[in-house]
Amino acid sequence: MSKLFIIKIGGNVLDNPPALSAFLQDFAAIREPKILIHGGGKIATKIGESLGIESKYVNGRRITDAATLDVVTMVYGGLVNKHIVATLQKLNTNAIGLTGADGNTIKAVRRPVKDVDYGFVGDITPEGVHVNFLSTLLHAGIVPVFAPLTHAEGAILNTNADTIASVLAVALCKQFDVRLIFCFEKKGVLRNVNDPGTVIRHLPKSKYEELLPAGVFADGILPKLENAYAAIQTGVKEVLIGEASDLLKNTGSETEGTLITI
Ligand SMILES: Nc1ncnc2c1ncn2[C@@H]1O[C@H](COP(=O)(O)OP(=O)(O)O)[C@@H](O)[C@H]1O
Ligand SMILES: CC(=O)N[C@@H](CCC(=O)OP(=O)(O)O)C(=O)O
Repeated sequence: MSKLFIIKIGGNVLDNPPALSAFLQDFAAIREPKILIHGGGKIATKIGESLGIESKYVNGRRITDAATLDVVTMVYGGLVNKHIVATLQKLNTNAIGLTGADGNTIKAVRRPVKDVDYGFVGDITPEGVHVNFLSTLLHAGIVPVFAPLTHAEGAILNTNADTIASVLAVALCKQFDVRLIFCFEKKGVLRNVNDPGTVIRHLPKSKYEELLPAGVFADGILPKLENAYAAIQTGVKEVLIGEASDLLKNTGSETEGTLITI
């Protein structure tokens, strides 16, 4: 099976132009087939504010009402995605920007209303991924760049970028030898979030469950870890969480950051 790198880049790096530019140079230098998934939550919040559209959160999650859906469609599917694609083209990487609606690459189900109405949010499973289309692109040497948007019943839906990365990795792991890498601004998963010297190099599920009640993990690292375990438990060969600037080390054999295992 040929190797495939599925790489997620997070909000704090996207919002930092020099860090993003360095990351994209490294991404372009990867020779194996690759897919990039980007977030952009912070940028959507800022641009929404400038348009007078406040971001609303429940349990740390964005409520995507109709006005917010317009903002995230413009910001993720337009501004952020096309900036990345154009930069990659300049770096001689033939990237194609996609939402899940393009080529029917990721079909979702709109999240049902239970206690909270999250609005236009899409829930996804590996069955909703158009694997053959993506593998045709990859075999043609084209690099898919996904915005965190999916679709259902004629509507664009907002979907967490870590979840898209995890679900794509699971969907493609029968055809490729997948390494899923979550890149963000920290050195890896840390024992003390304020101390970069405390990277947990190896985090099996049992150790995660042991550290969780002690409050070691909070905020955005929690859904990232849940998505990482979902991937490793469903057939993805390798899952890493690391710093964006360590990308090239993390595509090699001597990795930095946190290795996620069952
Ligand atoms: N133990 C931890 N290790 C690393 N990050 C942590 C930890 N606990 C909380 N965090 C927070 O989680 C954040 C990552 O989540 P998030 O901001 O959603 O990232 P991204 O946008 O890259 O997906 C980090 O910036 C950090 O502030
Ligand atoms: C439904 C949902 O949570 N959508 C996310 C998509 C963006 C994202 O995941 O961005 P980061 O990776 O930068 O956090 C949101 O709108 O915040």
